[in-house]
Amino acid sequence: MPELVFFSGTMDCGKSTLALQIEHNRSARGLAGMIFTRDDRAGEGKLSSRLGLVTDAVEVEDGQDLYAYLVDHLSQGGRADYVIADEAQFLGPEQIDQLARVVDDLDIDVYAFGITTDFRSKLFPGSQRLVELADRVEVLQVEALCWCGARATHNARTIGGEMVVEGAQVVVGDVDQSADEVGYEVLCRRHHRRRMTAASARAAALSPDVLPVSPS
Ligand SMILES: Nc1ncnc2c1ncn2[C@@H]1O[C@H](COP(=O)(O)OP(=O)(O)O)[C@@H](O)[C@H]1O
Ligand SMILES: Cc1cn([C@H]2C[C@H](O)[C@@H](COP(=O)(O)O)O2)c(=O)[nH]c1=O
Repeated sequence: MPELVFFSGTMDCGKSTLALQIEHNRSARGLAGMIFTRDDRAGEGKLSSRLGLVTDAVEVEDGQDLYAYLVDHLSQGGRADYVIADEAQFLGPEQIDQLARVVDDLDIDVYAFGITTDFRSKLFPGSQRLVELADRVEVLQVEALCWCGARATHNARTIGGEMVVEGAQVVVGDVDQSADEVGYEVLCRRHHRRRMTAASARAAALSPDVLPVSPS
């Protein structure tokens, strides 16, 4: 039975790498995939991983009907044995419904990849719809780690290393940005709740308040 699978996790946990591996293994066996993405850091119409791999993809637009796009593609003689949708958190809820229809009405597997929650730990609308509709939600096995060593479960947005909680839900960016730039850092829940990033933890450790007092 074809499935709608949502591979979810924090930023930087290997989602795009897995998407590219699924694509590689299927295309190596002569299958043809339809690859959708939206706002990948590598630019328009690209699906990229931090391991350096990249492939061309269809850049999804606001309000684009993904089911109609597939039907159109197939009726013009194109092939689509499976569908990959990366950065699926940026898709609209109605586009997730269209992907579910691709599975049910066209009998095509759909593999969606995305982060579940934003920098305020609120669900992205597209991810919420995926959780509601997916046949399976898969958490990636290689865990991203918080600076404290615990499994990272949350995404923090940072400016100059400090966590911020105000701003637009969508700001394309990366982890390990240099100071002053808007960036992201993955944290465990405890440190996300305390707004404690690697930089603020380092600063706290160096603060005179916590330096050992010399005996003299
Ligand atoms: N230099 C490296 N050597 C080995 N693995 C790396 C390296 N750089 C990144 N990675 C791996 O790639 C993962 C990020 O992959 P990516 O597919 O870009 O993540 P996502 O799409 O989830 O944001 C990291 O968690 C890490 O496991
Ligand atoms: C938490 C959060 C992230 N984003 C953006 C930042 C990146 O461009 C993508 C996630 O990409 P990845 O391949 O999973 O690293 O999402 C955002 O716009 N808003 C947020 O709150």
